[in-house]
Amino acid sequence: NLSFNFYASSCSVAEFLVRNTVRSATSSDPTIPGKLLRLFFHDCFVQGCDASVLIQGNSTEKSDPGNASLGGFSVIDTAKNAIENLCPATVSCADIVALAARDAVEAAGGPVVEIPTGRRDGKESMAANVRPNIIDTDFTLDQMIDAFSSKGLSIQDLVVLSGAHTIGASHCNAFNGRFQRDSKGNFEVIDASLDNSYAETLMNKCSSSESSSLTVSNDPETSAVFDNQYYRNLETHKGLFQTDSALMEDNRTRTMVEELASDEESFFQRWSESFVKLSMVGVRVGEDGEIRRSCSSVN
Ligand code: HEM
Ligand SMILES: [Ca+2]
Ligand SMILES: [Ca+2]
Repeated sequence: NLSFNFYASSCSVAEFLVRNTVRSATSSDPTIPGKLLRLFFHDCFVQGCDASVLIQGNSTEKSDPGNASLGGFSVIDTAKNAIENLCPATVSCADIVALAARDAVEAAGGPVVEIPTGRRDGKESMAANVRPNIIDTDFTLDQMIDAFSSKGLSIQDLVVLSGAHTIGASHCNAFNGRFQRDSKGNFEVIDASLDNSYAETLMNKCSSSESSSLTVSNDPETSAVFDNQYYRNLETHKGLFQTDSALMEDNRTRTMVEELASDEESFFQRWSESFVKLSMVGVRVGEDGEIRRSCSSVN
């Protein structure tokens, strides 16, 4: 089973090495925390938190278009190399991904969360598993609730973990269906749950020529800080994705959004609980799986 400080005797420096790697990577590239946090989410939702997302090759999860905008892989490799040097074949890539996401939140000013370790690495990774498990930005609230519930996660976990969008950035194609230019070239909002002037700002950014590589901050106010601003943005109709705004449009989730928007302590407390739950989705333990030598390929 998973336990706190699983590597206490086998590799007591493991957590320290991950934290150090995440900190130094973040200080030279502030986009790293968002990447590491999303990488972890995409790992856990596809075949559990087993580092299946890291495997390279034809038709692995990483090669699926649904994972094309993931990043942070080199940070995981750096941490793994540092750990392999001191404790060969001991610490799983699945734990490194989870610890790195945990440390990414801390590096961005969020809460310090203790997570259990002892995850084992999966031995397979299939592109075909990505689409059916990853939530698309056109999902309804019911579809999101179902997707979370299939991983043992509650409506509250959905609202709280969506707070991850308080950091990081996204490409225009994830939200530019929410507005358009009409035939006269005038700006027009399609999704009424989106604030007009925010939508217009987004459209102007996304209509530049390099818009397919361009990214926009998920949180227009404090994009580098892990705070509860995400929920305040939802209240002012500045959720970037339709799936963010949807949390404000339904009674089942609006009350939670309002509570989290008004109380950052409460967000941090709930984040810690939901993050630990996410980190345990579908984990392999004991003799299951393996301890990968290199995170990008099975042994
Ligand atoms: C609930 C449904 C969710 C949907 C529909 C969703 C969708 C997306 C999309 C489309 C992007 C932009 C990717 C890009 O264009 O590069 C994104 C970014 C991001 N998501 Fe989510 N997400 C969801 C939940 C989560 C959860 C639960 C987490 C983590 C716990 C998370 C963490 C992130 C982070 C940190 C980013 C920024 C990535 C970066 O800066 O590179 N998301 N999400
Ligand atoms: Ca996985
Ligand atoms: Ca923020």
